[in-house]
Amino acid sequence: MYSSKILSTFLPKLCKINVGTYVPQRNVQVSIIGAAGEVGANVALLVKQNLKVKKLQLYDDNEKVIGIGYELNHISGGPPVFTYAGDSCLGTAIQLSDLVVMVARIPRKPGNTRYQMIGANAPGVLRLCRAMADKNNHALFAIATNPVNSLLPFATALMFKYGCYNPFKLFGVTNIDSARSRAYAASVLGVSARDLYVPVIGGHSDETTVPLYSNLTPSQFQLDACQGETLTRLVRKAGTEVVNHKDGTESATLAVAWAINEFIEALVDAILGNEVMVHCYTANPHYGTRFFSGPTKIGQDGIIQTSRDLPMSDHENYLLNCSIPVLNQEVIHGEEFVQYIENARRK
Ligand SMILES: NC(=O)c1ccc[n+]([C@@H]2O[C@H](COP(=O)([O-])OP(=O)(O)OC[C@H]3O[C@@H](n4cnc5c(N)ncnc54)[C@H](O)[C@@H]3O)[C@@H](O)[C@H]2O)c1
Ligand SMILES: O=C(O)C[C@H](O)C(=O)O
Repeated sequence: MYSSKILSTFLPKLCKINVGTYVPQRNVQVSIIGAAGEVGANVALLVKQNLKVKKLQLYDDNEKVIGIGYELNHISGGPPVFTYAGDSCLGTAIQLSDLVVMVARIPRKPGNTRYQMIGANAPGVLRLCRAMADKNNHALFAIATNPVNSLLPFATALMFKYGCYNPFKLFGVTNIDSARSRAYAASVLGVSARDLYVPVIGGHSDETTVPLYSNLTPSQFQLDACQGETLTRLVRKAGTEVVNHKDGTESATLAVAWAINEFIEALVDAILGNEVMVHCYTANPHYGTRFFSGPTKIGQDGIIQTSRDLPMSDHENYLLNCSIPVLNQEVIHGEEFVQYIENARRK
């Protein structure tokens, strides 16, 4: 292994390569479950371009995933892609991974809330939790499948039951709310969203997502209270608006894939030994509910610190207070769904 100093001294003379970011690293392996779907395939395309990932494993029940992997391997560079289709391959698709991301199952249709999707989507999460318990209980495990607010508690209860629950390594993927909050603020302020930071807390649904526009940074960018309230309404409704605009064909897939990839990039950096901050929904008792989303500090072994004591305006505090009972109900629904599924299977 060459040090970056040696490489940067010699390599530029030999060929035009920027080696400034060369980091000797362990082999990070990422698995995406549901990779033949609209979200999964787009996430896979982005992760294929992540030079820090050394192996990308794609799983889907649908054999279309084989073709997706075959095509992705035509992209120069990035991790080699391995594909797995069908139930019997699920264990192999995850067993040596450092990070497993669940984006499978059914997107909602116009008129549905995310909450209503639990019956359709919980069985897939259950199958993956069982596989994680059997084959890989050391990986960071992220669930993007909706309803995130209930499926993370559902997965927690299952992993606890299987004797392998690690609260530091289980995440709900909510980074799209952060991406949308930044994008809306940027369009009002006429700046790039990449230059803005807005903490977003609560859960992932029209009633529980609470962007804290009063904390917008850098501080030279300010929104007045009215702008903050308007953008908050837009952020909360954004997923539903995409579902409606796409006329029942699919829910958000592109910006969502971008946001999920931003989350994956952060977790890969964490796996490589860095401390990162990223928005996600995790076990967090600091706001009166067992699970809560917010900016979260993550390191190699998972969560270092969840969000707490974030300053907020009176209106944001009001929205948060309204969201807590809803979130608590969705958490309980997810936890109780374990029993419901088991009873249904026994019949
Ligand atoms: N958290 C978020 O920010 C966010 C954003 C958008 C979508 N989603 C969720 O992602 C999920 C997928 O959405 P989509 O638009 O990609 O749907 P899609 O219908 O395009 O794809 C779903 C894929 O899942 C596969 N699948 C179904 N059950 C499976 C299982 N048990 N194991 C593996 N694969 C399975 C299907 O074969 C299909 O390829 C939905 O639950 C949706 O609500 C989450
Ligand atoms: O809205 C959905 O159903 C998908 C996703 O949760 C989103 O916010 O776009």
